[in-house]
Formats: sequence, structure tokens, C-alpha cells
Amino acid sequence: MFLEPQWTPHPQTGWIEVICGSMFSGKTEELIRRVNRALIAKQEVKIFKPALDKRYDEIKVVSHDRNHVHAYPVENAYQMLSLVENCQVVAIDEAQFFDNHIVEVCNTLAFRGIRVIVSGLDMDFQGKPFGVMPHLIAIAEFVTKVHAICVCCGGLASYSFRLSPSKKQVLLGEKDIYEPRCRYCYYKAMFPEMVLEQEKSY
Ligand SMILES: Nc1ncnc2c1ncn2[C@@H]1O[C@H](COP(=O)(O)OP(=O)(O)O)[C@@H](O)[C@H]1O
Ligand SMILES: Cc1cn([C@H]2C[C@H](O)[C@@H](COP(=O)(O)O)O2)c(=O)[nH]c1=O
Ligand SMILES: [Zn+2]
Repeated sequence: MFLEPQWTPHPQTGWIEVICGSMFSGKTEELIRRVNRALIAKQEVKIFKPALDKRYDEIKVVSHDRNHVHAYPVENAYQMLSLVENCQVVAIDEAQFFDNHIVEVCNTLAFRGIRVIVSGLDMDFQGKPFGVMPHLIAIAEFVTKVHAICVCCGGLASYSFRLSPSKKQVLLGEKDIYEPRCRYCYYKAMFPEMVLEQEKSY
């Protein structure tokens, strides 16, 4: 379990933490857990989410289990910079929906001494890196990859399988459109010939 770092020789700088994984892997719950611990420590915390993500609530970050914290919806990453006065901790959910500027914003916040917690999907429904997430993972001091349970076999899921035929990268949805799946069950549905070929030579 992730524990807050307690010591730094440069207290004037902060750091970046990334929480990543598939849908239903517990990214938002982990973000809420870290935020709540910071609040217990009486730290000034602000939570942001992209304004386009209105799935459960417009001004809350809500997990699939309906745990929630108050959040500021922002249209773009730069908006966060003007809203973080006196903050010690900034948490950003659904980071895959922001454009590249979020990298500069996270770095700026960390250099201002802020602890930045970023949560997002590392892969899209095609199993490809999602937006700016690989870049954030590369620059973060701490990266936590969480896993869901595969709905087909009960194994460890790191892929988000899309049930709808849409090929748009951004398609908001829940269990109606997405299933967390393990490597085998995801590839078997996406590329059956490839899995069959592998099984023959096994
Ligand atoms: N297949 C699944 N595997 C794991 N958790 C699931 C699954 N389906 C539903 N859940 C629920 O989703 C919760 C995680 O929700 P959340 O933190 O919002 O995930 P994420 O932000 O990664 O999509 C779990 O605690 C669990 O109750
Ligand atoms: C895989 C995938 C997901 N999305 C959308 C679906 C949801 O609205 C969010 C992810 O939410 P969660 O908190 O991680 O469950 O992203 C998408 O737009 N495109 C995709 O490929
Ligand atoms: Zn599986």
C-alpha cells in the first residue's frame, strides 16, 4: 500500500504520484483514500477533474462504489494553476482526458512545493497508451498500477474491453459499455486468430 513520503532534503519542491490501471481497478478509490489521509493530516487539498467527465456528478469525483469527494471541473489543465493558492496537495482524476499541457502544469505545481496525485487510464479500449498518461508515468516520482478483476475468468485485469462498436478513443461509459479483462480474455475477444495460433503452438 502506498505510504506518503515523510522526508525530503528539498521541502520547497513537491512531487508527482500517478495511479493508473484499467477501468474498475480502483484508481478513483485510491485517489480518494490518499486525499482523505491528507485531509486528516489537516492539509489544504484541491481535487480537479476534466469538465467533460459528467458521468456520476458534475462537481464530485465519484468511484464505481459511489465513494466521492468534492472536485473542481476544469475545461483545460491551465485552469488549475489559478485555483491552487495555499494548496499542499492537488489531486487530478481522469487525467487521460487532458491534453499535453497537463505535463507542464503538474511539473509547475510540483516545483511550487505541491504534492500532485494524478489518476487515469493507462490504456484505451484498443490496448494503446491513453493520451498523455505515458508521459505522466515517465515524469512521476511514484507510480502505482492497480488491477481490476477480469469479468470473464476472475483473473487480474489490466485491459478495458469495449462492448460497443464505436472506435472513438473517447467514449464515456460504465459497465454498460466496458468490461475489465485479463490479457488472455481481452486478446481472445480482440484478436481471436492470434490467440488460436498461440494455443496451437503451446
Ligand atoms: N470487475 C471488477 N473488478 C474490480 N472492482 C470492480 C469490478 N466491478 C466493479 N468493481 C467495483 O469498482 C470499485 C473500484 O471503482 P473505482 O475506484 O471507481 O475504479 P476506477 O477509477 O479504476 O475505474 C471496486 O472497489 C469494486 O467495488
Ligand atoms: C477504455 C476507455 C474508457 N473511456 C472512458 C470510459 C469512462 O468514462 C472513463 C474511465 O473511467 P474509470 O474511472 O477509469 O472507470 O474513460 C474512454 O473514453 N475511452 C476508452 O478507450
Ligand atoms: Zn480473464
